[in-house]
Amino acid sequence: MNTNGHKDVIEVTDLRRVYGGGFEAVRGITFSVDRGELFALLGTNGAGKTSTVELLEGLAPPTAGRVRVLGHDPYEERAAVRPHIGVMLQEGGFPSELTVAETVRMWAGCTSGARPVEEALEIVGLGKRSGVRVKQLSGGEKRRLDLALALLGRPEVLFLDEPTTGLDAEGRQGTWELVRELRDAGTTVLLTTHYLEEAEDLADRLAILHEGRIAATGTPEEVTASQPSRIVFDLPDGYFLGDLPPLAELGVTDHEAVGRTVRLRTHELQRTATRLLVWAERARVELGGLDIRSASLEEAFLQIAREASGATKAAPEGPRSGATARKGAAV
Ligand SMILES: Nc1ncnc2c1ncn2[C@@H]1O[C@H](COP(=O)(O)OP(=O)(O)OP(=O)(O)O)[C@@H](O)[C@H]1O
Repeated sequence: MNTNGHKDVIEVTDLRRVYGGGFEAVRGITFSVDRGELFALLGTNGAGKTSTVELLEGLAPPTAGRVRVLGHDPYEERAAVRPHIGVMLQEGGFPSELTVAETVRMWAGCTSGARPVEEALEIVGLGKRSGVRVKQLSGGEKRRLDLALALLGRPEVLFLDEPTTGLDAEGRQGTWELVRELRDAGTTVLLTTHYLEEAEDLADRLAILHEGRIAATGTPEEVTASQPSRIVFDLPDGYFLGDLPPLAELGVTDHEAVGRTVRLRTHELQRTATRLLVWAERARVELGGLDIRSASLEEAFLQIAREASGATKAAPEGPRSGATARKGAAV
């Protein structure tokens, strides 16, 4: 199969998934992932991430809409797609009596062009654990074994479903580094995660799912830019809020004062910060506890989820223009 001609390695159009009982877990989502791109699917519990990823992996057919991976339908043309993808599921489930090396060897037997067992284990930092039985591994080590199996066939496309859940901080950093290296070497990666700093750090683009729909999408910077930055400081002794320049003139959209601490929100961080600091300089006062920062992806995520919940309650089946149009990026 010639897989090199496709810029969009993953294409998802108006995808829907309805489970047996009639519950619609995925409600018409559209996105694409370019070759060599790392795309993160984020969302609250039950948002539909795993339901979506399973369709991309060809584990089930969509109820409606279209999925293409490397130009093929992953369910109907499984044989064409499977050799080129690596899958790390949320729950691996290995025979617990086998050793780590035996598990990888068994898997390698079913994988065309598999890496040598030792290489696969070294990559994920399990080189020294090859003789240990799977049941004796820690939760984090089992996740790394999962990752070794996903990487065994040198996949062009890698699906990682919550790859760092259960890992300690060091293990998480190690996995991030490895995923970054794979991406830099040209592997296309689709990642689901609950760790927002993971998405902020790794993702070229991301989508936030909420109740089966895309509530926001774009680069991490685009998604966070939709949220106001904030400036916090203590009013100097003898000064009141009214002594500051008019807040509208500073570009402030929202403010609160608790005791002497003032919190300003702004979509024009540079303008607001500059005017505030020029004012302080001229007044020859110091702004104690000064903290100036852009919104984090976590703040953006929480706000978008809140807005999306509000929109769902207001119009359960209606269009979600308020939540998506603001983000500006194509879905
Ligand atoms: N086999 C199934 N039958 C019926 N409903 C299901 C089935 N699998 C999942 N669901 C429901 O579909 C919705 C989406 O589930 P899904 O596992 O895709 O969410 P998720 O975003 O991956 O959640 P999490 O972050 O908790 O893993 C949930 O409400 C879930 O209860």
